[in-house]
Amino acid sequence: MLNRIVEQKKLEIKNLTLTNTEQKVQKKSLYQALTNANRKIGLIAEIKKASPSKGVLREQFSPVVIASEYMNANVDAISVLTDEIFFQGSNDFLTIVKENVNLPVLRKDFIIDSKQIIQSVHIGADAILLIGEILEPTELQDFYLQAYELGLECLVEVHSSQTLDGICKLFQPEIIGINNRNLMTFETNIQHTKEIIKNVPTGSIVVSESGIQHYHDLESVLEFGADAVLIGEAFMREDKPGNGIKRLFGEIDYEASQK
Ligand SMILES: O=C(O)c1ccccc1NCC(=O)[C@H](O)[C@H](O)COP(=O)(O)O
Repeated sequence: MLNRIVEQKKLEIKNLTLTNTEQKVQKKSLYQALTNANRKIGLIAEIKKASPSKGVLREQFSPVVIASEYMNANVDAISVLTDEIFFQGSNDFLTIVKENVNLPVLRKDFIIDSKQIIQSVHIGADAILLIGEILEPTELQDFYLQAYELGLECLVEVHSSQTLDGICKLFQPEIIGINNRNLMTFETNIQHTKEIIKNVPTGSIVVSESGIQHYHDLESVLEFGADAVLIGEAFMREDKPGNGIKRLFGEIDYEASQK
């Protein structure tokens, strides 16, 4: 699947023409938000309509409504899927979310070309995802430096410890995401964070990504040493994603959240 996504991105990039229209947005730092998290663990809440592993997650889909629920539930940052083909996302979703919230917004896509980084600035992103499993370490470092020069922060995501080691031999990313989901097989396991975090150099913020559904998952990744979590599906499946957050963190009980 990951290979299919990357092949599709290559086609999209061939047709990508950059406009000069840059969104006038107030930049918000993902790093700052996660180091000063509102809860005992930082929370990046994701807006994704569908995923390759699960299909459509949410029929009633308004990015602005979801974003305002997230904001009212005190998330630290919002991640927006912008990939159209596999996640039914859109760059416009990111732009409109950024216009309506006062939080850092992460562009979740499959960045394999520097044009996509410039485009991320144009659409109003504060940060981008760089996936270690689809980039050579030197290429990832180049993209990382380009992004910071353009005023974007990066969440550098890895799944395997080999990928992490390859990157950390070159440089130390400020924010490292450990994806609990293997993007080739879709197998997801929270324990993966425990395995990989041992190899993360001190000083980076660690975000545990994917498969977090319950309070005990939060407790586990916190115990493993993660600073933040990135959660999508669990909130997307809720009638009111904001209540989903409060329930996940044990801030309201199930019955109250149904009212
Ligand atoms: O979500 C997928 O099925 C997926 C498939 C292939 C590549 C990436 C994929 N997801 C991107 C993500 O990293 C997740 O959306 C994110 O970590 C949130 O995960 P979850 O809470 O399990 O929705």
